[in-house]
Amino acid sequence: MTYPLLSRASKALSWKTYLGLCKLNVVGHIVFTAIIGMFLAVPGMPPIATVIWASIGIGLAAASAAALNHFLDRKADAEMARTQNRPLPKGDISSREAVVFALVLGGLGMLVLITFVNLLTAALTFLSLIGYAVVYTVYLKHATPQNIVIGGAAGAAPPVLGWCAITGQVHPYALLLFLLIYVWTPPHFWAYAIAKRDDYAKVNIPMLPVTHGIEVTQLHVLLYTVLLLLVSLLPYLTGMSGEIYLAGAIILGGVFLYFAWKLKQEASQRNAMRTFGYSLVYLVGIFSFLLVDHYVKLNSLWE
Ligand code: HEM
Ligand SMILES: CC(C)=CCC/C(C)=C/CC/C(C)=C/COP(=O)(O)OP(=O)(O)O
Repeated sequence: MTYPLLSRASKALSWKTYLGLCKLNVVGHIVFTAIIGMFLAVPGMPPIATVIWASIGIGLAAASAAALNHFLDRKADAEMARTQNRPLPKGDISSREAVVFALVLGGLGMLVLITFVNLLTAALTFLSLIGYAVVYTVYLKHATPQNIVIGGAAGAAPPVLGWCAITGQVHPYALLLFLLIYVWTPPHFWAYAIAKRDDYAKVNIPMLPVTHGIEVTQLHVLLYTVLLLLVSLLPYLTGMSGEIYLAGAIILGGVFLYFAWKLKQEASQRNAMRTFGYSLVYLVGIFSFLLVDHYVKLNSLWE
């Protein structure tokens, strides 16, 4: 009598397990920054079908990279409190199933980009996938405390991918968006790594707080946040964005600086996780300001 109920429960669980491999929150943010890149690439509205196909293709590729990262890191993940409840360490899914799933997602993503977007976007997305899933996860993460600085290039690529999806080209303005995420990544991650230092030390992953200590990392978070505030002025200084963006960049950057400064004063778990949490608010905020500014500027051109 209970069989149908049981089988339904296990089916729901298996979908959740597959989704658990995809780092949905991260992929959501990645697709968001890619979409803003698409909207900034042209005056007026970009072709909506391309926006949809490119978002699907980039999202599938990023989810594939995330699933491969889960597979490749499964042993270290089983040892760390922060990751031991992931699907592979918990035994909810086999390594083989996870790899097949990742390859299917990656293959579908590439197919969508090649068929409905353009070859350059597909090639750059593939490079980002390999950059994160292989170069960062297999090599950099275990080799150097600069792992996330070098590997950050993969995470910073999405707005360039979005821009390229619409225009077929990599415009210098798209590279400014790349630079923004690239410089944002160290304070985003090192704040988190301060809070999770002991976990990383336990599995010998050479994150900055493990290799150089908390104080050096606090200073790095602060210095990169200052650099981020300076880099965030470039869209205004180069004429890409206007005053609305500038105001947003200064306010959002000022608040980031406040969090980084508090973290520099005291490296408590609370300060570290608040700085990490704010980094996500900052990212969404600054890209939203870029978009709003773009359309306000366009509208004022028609007046
Ligand atoms: C190499 C570059 C990056 C590194 C090393 C990194 C590292 C991390 C780590 C370790 C976490 C915590 C994961 C967890 O709690 O399970 C995290 C969370 C997060 N990261 Fe990053 N990140 C990078 C780039 C990015 C980029 C480019 C984005 C977005 C465009 C992003 C968005 C997020 C989000 C949304 C979360 C919260 C995840 C959640 O709570 O589920 N990250 N990141
Ligand atoms: C467009 C495209 C294909 C982009 C791929 C880029 C991508 C998925 C970046 C994700 C960045 C990220 C969550 C890094 C953390 O990895 P980690 O291994 O240090 O974190 P973990 O230990 O929590 O798994």
